[in-house]
Amino acid sequence: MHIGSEKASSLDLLSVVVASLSDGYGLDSSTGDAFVENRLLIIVVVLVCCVAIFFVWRSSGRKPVEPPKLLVVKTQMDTKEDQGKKKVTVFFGTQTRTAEGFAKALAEEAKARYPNAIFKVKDIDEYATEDDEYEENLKKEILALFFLATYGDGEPTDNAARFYKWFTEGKERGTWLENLQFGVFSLGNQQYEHFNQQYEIVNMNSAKHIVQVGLGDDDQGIEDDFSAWRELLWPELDKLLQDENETGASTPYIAAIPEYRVVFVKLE
Ligand SMILES: Cc1cc2nc3c(=O)[nH]c(=O)nc-3n(C[C@H](O)[C@H](O)[C@H](O)COP(=O)(O)O)c2cc1C
Repeated sequence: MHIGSEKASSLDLLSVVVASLSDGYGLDSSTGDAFVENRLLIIVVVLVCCVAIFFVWRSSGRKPVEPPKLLVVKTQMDTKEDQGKKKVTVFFGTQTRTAEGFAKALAEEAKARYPNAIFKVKDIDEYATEDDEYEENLKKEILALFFLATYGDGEPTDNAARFYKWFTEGKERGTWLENLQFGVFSLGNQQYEHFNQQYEIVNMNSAKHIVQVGLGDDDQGIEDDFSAWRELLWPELDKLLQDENETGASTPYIAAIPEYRVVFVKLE
């Protein structure tokens, strides 16, 4: 049996096994028919085993292993405590987390101001696992705040790209966001040609602005822009979220980005 320099095929392997068996085990031919039958049976069994092993080896080596499916909890149930409270969703589209920082800082301050409302901060990508869920979920929103950074040539951030594509391609959806009231703080840098372009996407539907768009300029002082926008936002949120007898509680503002924080040091 010749096995060439190339990789031996499975047939070569079988032939070697068969040949070695048919060469015998050093017994002479006088052992009779029964022995011949046994040898044939052994050969057949060995052949079947080899073929089976070959197929198992082939399938185990090539079959792509499917990753375990993630368990996605689609909707978060409101706790008993949350029931009856007004809900505000704070979305962020970010690349280097400034928008996320602002979203979280605003939500924290708002929680203290409006104890009868619930503020939930959401990564805009994680808000919907399937595109259809964007519509399904957004229809349930009454009040939302968007913090959206602009990248590239007026492009969305990576985590907002799917939402952006779905939202801008859906002009035929008509006036489906009419129940939604919203505010936008946009993050950009005026050195770029397409300054703060991202906020325009949320202007395209029938949702109503509660406050003018905040244009954050990273080239000048985006933290100041954010502070100024917040001052415009609070009176509008007061109207929407405060009960009649409540007065707005002013809370100390903690800068969202540590590098902008002012620290007062008592000199000795
Ligand atoms: C690579 C790059 C591209 C950018 N492109 C734009 C742009 O086209 N338009 C704009 O207004 N700002 C642009 N910016 C500025 C960012 O939007 C700005 O720094 C923003 O505060 C970043 O927010 P983030 O930290 O939440 O991602 C760009 C910044 C970088 C680093």
